Amino acid sequence: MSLLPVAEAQARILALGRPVSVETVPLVAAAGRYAAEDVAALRTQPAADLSAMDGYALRFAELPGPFTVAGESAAGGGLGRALAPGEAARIFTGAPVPAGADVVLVQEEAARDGDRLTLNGEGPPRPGAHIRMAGNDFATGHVLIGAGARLTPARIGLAAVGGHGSLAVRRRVRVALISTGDELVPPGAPATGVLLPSSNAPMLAALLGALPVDVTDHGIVPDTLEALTAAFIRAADADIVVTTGGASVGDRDLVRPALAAAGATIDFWRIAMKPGKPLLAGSLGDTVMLGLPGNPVSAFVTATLFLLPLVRAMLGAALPLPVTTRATLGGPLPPTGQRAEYVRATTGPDGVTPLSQQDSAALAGLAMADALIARPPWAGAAAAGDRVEIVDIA
Ligand SMILES: Nc1nc2c(c(=O)[nH]1)N[C@H]1C(S)=C(S)[C@@H](COP(=O)(O)OP(=O)(O)OC[C@H]3O[C@@H](n4cnc5c(N)ncnc54)[C@H](O)[C@@H]3O)O[C@H]1N2
Ligand code: MOO
Repeated sequence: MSLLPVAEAQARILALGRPVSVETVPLVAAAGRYAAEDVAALRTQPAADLSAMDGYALRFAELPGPFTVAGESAAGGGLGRALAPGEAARIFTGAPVPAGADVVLVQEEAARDGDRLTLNGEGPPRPGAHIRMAGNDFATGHVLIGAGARLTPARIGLAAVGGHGSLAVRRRVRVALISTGDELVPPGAPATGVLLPSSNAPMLAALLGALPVDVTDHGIVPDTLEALTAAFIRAADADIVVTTGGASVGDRDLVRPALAAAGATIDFWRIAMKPGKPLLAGSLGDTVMLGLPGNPVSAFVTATLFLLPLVRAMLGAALPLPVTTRATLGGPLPPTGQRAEYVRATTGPDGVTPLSQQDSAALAGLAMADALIARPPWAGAAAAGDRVEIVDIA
């Protein structure tokens, strides 16, 4: 059986989705989204040469003084005139440095007696000390944030100081979740005998909650072709419909036939990955249909590697794929076979250590992990000290 490689499956899933429409929203609402266009500075920062300290603005060459204190420059104001020779201006952090001054003497190193000011300490080391020059952060027209960059808290602050009160972003992506399986009961409901609380939908909703996504949980759908087909048609007003379970080869694994019955096109089914082999992707009109495996760890890992990148791409992210880093392996790993393996692991100061529990149904193991070790197909055995690639899942 030929299985699609992970990278190819990622590329095909990203190709199924289109970026959603652009809207302009206030800065705070833009946090966590992706810039839909380059954000250029509407002003220069600082707009003028500003003091970085509380003290006195004066001429470096005239130190150690004495100086006559000519007036005061406060943030948002200014001295109102240039300094004459022999003069100093009282100045505060963030206030404009008056013309004629080229340095700020911090007040801890100044002695003042009425209007008379003298040096009382080492003084500033060079002209320009304790002055933030106009434009040292950015100048009007500079691209502050590139299109497709995540609007992190620092970038929201940057956009504000750059003169923006709102930003163009893509709208929130709508994701519908469908859980399949007659053994499932809703979380918190009595689960007697062989019934099982459904954990996938709350877990995926929590995972998606880190992105600007509106999640609709369509609940648990019985394992019948009719019920599943109807659920797909009902959910297809979302941008992405995600199912868990019913993706494999059993007689009750009806996601594929129900997708076909709902009129969806299947793009691929089954990938060279462990856990997560039965992943299924397709589309119904403009809606991307993603069938994740039912095993909770498989659902989590495939959501991390395929669903989140798809959401990020539809949100306009320039780099939608998960970030991988390299780390030192803390314990041995067996060789891999035809599937890439994503090994649950914990990270620490000495590297990354695989957990002994690697069952794709075992959530207690997954919940201890803060990283997945990504191993390619047909990799040899690995030993402690080897360098490996990891995906952060903390
Ligand atoms: N003969 C074969 N059997 C299986 C194969 C195969 O290739 N040949 N693949 C295995 C692999 S790998 C996986 S992964 C699973 C995935 O199968 P399905 O996607 O069809 O999932 P289900 O059979 O419906 O469920 C699997 C497992 O997960 C539990 N589950 C399902 N939904 C939830 C939920 N919402 N919350 C918590 N747990 C859930 C379900 O009870 C099952 O225990 O197939 C293998 N079989
Ligand atoms: O792909 Mo399945 O997740 O290996 O158990």
